[in-house]
Amino acid sequence: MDLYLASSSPRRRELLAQLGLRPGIVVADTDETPAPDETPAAYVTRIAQAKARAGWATLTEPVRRPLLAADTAVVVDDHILGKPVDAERALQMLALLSGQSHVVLTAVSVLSATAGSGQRHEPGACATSGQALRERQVLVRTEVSMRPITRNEALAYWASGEPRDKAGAYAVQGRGAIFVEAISGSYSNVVGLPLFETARLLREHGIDPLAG
Ligand SMILES: Cc1cn([C@H]2C[C@H](O)[C@@H](COP(=O)(O)OP(=O)(O)OP(=O)(O)O)O2)c(=O)[nH]c1=O
Repeated sequence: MDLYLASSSPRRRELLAQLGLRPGIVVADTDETPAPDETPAAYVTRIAQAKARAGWATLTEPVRRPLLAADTAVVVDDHILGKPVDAERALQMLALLSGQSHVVLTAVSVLSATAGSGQRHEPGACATSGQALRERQVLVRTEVSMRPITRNEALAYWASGEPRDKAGAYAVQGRGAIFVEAISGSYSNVVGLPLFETARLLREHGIDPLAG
């Protein structure tokens, strides 16, 4: 195991595997309710950090590996589209994205014990001590342009099951690709983990995918 991944997303695990990294999965609950007047960038950054801290708090053994968490949101006109709770919401989201450009934001947060501390940390210690832990974040923005999507296409797409657990009700790595005309920026960022920026962040925490 190279690092901890505080995520239930199979995509994030697969994207780390693409770099040759083997994550140990950590499960922790995080409240993902947006705060009033919070910008999308502030929101994903706060949630990625909260996921990382919640994951770290579950570790009971001496922690010798960094922990990574991330949050992805689809943003249209400054509104955050999360995962659709039902068909109606998915159809609304796809109608909003249809024939338009939107932005996908992913924030990545990485925590590791600093040299000399490295042992056991009380839950929440990272939020307060600032001494025992190194905490780094990155926020990545990708622009995605979609062709017009008809209501019948959106219905058929919902029926495929793919939109259910995806921010913005589509998956660029799946059938959703038939709607995606162009991408400007990181592709892996849209799937849930920007690999270029993540590799750089992990290097700061002593993990080098090229080190074998
Ligand atoms: C836009 C888009 C999103 N997604 C996914 C990535 C994320 O898994 C999901 C956004 O939800 P997130 O809340 O970022 O992640 P998650 O709940 O799936 O996993 P966890 O919080 O446990 O890490 O949408 C795609 O897979 N493809 C896409 O094209």
